[in-house]
Amino acid sequence: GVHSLQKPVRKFPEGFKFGAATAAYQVEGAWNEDGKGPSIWDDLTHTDPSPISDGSTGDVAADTYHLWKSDVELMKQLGLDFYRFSISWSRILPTGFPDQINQKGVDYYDNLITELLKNKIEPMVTLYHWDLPSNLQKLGGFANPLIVEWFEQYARVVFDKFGDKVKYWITINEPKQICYEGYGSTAKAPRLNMTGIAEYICAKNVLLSHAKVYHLYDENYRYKQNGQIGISVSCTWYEPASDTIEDHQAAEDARQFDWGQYIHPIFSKTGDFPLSLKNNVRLRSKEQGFLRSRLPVLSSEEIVYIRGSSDFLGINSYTTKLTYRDASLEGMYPVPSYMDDMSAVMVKDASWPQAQSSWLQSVPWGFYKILTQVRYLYDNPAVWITENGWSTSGGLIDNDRVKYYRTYLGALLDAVEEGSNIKGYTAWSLFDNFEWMSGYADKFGIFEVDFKDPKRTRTPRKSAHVYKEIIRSRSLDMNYDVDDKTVVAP
Ligand SMILES: O=S(=O)(O)CCCN1CCN(CCO[C@@H]2O[C@H](CO)[C@@H](O)[C@H](O)[C@H]2O)CC1
Repeated sequence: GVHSLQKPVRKFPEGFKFGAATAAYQVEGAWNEDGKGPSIWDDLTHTDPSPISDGSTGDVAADTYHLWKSDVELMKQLGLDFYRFSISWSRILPTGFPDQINQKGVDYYDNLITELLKNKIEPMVTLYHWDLPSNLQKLGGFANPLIVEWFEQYARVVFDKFGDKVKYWITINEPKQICYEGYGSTAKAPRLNMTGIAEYICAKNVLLSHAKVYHLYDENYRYKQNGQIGISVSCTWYEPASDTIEDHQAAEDARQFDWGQYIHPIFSKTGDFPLSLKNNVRLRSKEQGFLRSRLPVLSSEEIVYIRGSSDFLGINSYTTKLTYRDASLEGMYPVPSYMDDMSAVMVKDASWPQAQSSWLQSVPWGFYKILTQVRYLYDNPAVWITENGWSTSGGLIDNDRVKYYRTYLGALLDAVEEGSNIKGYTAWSLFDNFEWMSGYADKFGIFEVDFKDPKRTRTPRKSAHVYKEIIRSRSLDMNYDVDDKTVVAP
């Protein structure tokens, strides 16, 4: 037959939406400006000596607090359908409580939302993206059951102020990162490191906080504001390292511990934590002399309250790990600990392309598997990919990021063509930003940000040009190429 030089052009479904995402602490700056109160990330980055790899802070970051108007212009040029960003709780409620509402903080978000709508870009707002008001952490944060009330009161203020304009809400970003990395280790604020104990207490309170705000919206706001509200869960794919029963079981346990812990209670028919999580933690707790499981029980009322509490599932998915279970596990993890409860070893395959971030490798088939598994396990829920992206050390000709986006979008289309109900896709991130403990070393932006320039100049990378064409054509065209010269000297 004739070998066409043309690679096939793949169309995205009718109505499929494209966006880009950021988060308040990572991009806004103005950490103490115009009445904003401190958050746990302000506290963490102001620790001396700094635990951040490059010693940086989010004090200024990408300075979107001052540059939001021209940023919306950039989004318009890109052709974004929506922009996902988060609201800083302590910018709206400086003490964490609703007795003091910071009007200048409200104005900032109102201006941004209004500007987005003026440019026909839908705001997709995350209520909580890790920056808890310092006061609330002093009171225990997500280890205190009262967080459920505090989160609901904050959400009530936000829905009252912005709900007439915002139609897409995400209650909480990545509950596992909040609980496991923030309460069960030192990888994220507040770095409690009470592994095996605090992350499970946090998990229950995060789920109840999410459900409380879902029901608040569903019962008090939806009828007049007609929005959608969901949660974003971090989903890494865990593949058995070999075909042994042990490795299959290890991979399955890793999936249930990583994302089943949060998706199963909300999206499964039965609700509650996944069985493997409950069994593993209960058995280990008993062995260790605890008089009850370290995983808090969800009562039947709580199970019902959490089950079904989401209009869509937000999936943040970046990478895959090979997973195995063998004798080498002995003594590998602290006891008690979440990792010991899971009792699995996760490794990367040396053949996988490696990003600047140590945990990030490009494995498109793993993305396909997570999307397919979610379709099977949870009866094909409405899904938004609320984060997916690649980190580099910098530079404008980011061919590896272009390849990552194209191959992951190809995997997404494979899942969609087999029936996955995926509504849209969000590139993480619109801008280079404060990448938590890695500071500004790991760059995720399709726009480069010059952090040495007080003006924080934004420059579109090659990936921004490619993403713009994907959005314009609503298709994945591997024949399309960008002339590097047009990127470097725009
Ligand atoms: O430990 S392993 O290697 O065996 C597998 C775990 C990999 N995780 C996946 C989720 N990632 C957090 C993602 O975090 C998300 O993604 C962005 C980039 O990090 C952040 O900037 C966003 O704020 C956050 O929402 C942390 C690492």
